[in-house]
Amino acid sequence: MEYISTRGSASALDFEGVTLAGLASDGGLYLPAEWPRFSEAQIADMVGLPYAELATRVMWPFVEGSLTEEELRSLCQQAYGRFAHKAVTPLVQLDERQWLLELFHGPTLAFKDVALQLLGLLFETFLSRRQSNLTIIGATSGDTGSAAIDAVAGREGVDIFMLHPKGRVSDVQRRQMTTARAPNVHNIAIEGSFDDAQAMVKRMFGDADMTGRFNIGAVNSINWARLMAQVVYYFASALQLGALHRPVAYSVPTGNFGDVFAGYVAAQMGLPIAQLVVATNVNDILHRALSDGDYSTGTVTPTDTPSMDIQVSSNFERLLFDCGGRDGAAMAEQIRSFEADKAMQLTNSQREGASALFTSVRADQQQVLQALRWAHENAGEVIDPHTAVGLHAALASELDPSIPMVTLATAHPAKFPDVVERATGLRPNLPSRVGDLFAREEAYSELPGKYDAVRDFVTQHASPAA
Ligand SMILES: Cc1ncc(COP(=O)(O)O)c(C=O)c1O
Ligand SMILES: N[C@@H](CCOP(=O)(O)O)C(=O)O
Repeated sequence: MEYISTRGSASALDFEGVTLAGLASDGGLYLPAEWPRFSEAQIADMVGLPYAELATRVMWPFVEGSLTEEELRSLCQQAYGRFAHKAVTPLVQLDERQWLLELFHGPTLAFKDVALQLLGLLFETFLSRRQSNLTIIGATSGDTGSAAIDAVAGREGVDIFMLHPKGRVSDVQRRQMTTARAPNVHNIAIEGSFDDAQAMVKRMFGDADMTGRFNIGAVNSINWARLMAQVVYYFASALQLGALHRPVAYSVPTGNFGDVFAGYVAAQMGLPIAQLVVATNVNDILHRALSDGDYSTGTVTPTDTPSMDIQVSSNFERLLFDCGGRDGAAMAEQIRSFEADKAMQLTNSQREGASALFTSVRADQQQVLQALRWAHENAGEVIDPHTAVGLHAALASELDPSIPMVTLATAHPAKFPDVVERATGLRPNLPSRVGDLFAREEAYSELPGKYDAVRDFVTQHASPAA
């Protein structure tokens, strides 16, 4: 499989190349040169497979040429063997139409584990093959950071520098990152928002001095391998709901547009998806873009769903590129004008392309609390507030009610106990697999929200390119 950049001027790479590169050298994001498509017979053959085997079948077209099928199978067995539920991503029924897809049974209790457990193993495989090393620079609003650190802590040849916005992640999220005591893990709390942290990460990929001295890599969903692994649970859930004979719809709590873009990829590969509902909190740039074509940033408002307090949504560029005719030069120009004006209008073809599959709903703080209560009172389920954003949108959907609606349950409720307790009166307990999180000592550095400060910190602590 060959991968191309959304901005058209970086060289095409194979799967191993894009996994280690993270962001393309022209600032764009990598996508497969064309979407692989399964026949109905191939999809029918996937029904009932154990998760690791299904993952091997779904991801094989993307990795062919960089791994053997047996190598991929072995990595999937290792990655998904660490999950606390045999089904890895089980479905739970809420009522006749509504379902939850529980994505939080991995080691750090959020959907990020599904991709990052695999990505840690992919890094190890490719780096040992090349006898090389990687300096990972990441930005997190809480969940990517803990999942990435769990996936790479103590691994040979990898240093990880994870930026989180100071005071804007939950205590559980922060502790999951800052109590991981491995010499290759560097946590940095920066002044500012997740968007500020993400902008610094992207800037480092374009800093020739840094890329000349270090092999910079990514664990955020700018890295194609992240999205690829997330495609699998759309197949797993849709097939369980009889997708070969009827379509399925998804409501996806959205921030960086990675998780919902994975649903779009599943649809391109032949999975019958009727609709993807982009569910946002009040930081609603994606809702405005999909409903009015207006992609303009404002100030980030801190909410009860901190992991989705994002305005500049990385993976939206992948959708705009794909729906807008895959014109890299035009995409580069559109992003240049967005960066200058902090605003852009979607083109007609981008709007029409997106509206074929996507719709969007925005949830305010009260609606999030109501959805949390609805799940508890009507289905006996305690859900996390991000999932509640998705559930609010799912309940608001006007789609044909005979189509099953699956809300992605993106985090365990115990990651956000205060909000859950406020809504339901119940304080969820942390599962035993996270151990003595509140007894462990924390370690992290604090830096101003300035690129130079972060760059100097990385320069002092990272291993030079090998
Ligand atoms: C719990 C949770 N839900 C939803 C999201 C949004 O996912 P995405 O950024 O892939 O849209 C995130 C973070 O990204 C998250 O941590
Ligand atoms: N909500 C995310 C933000 C980063 O998103 P990513 O999917 O691009 O890594 C987080 O938890 O950090």
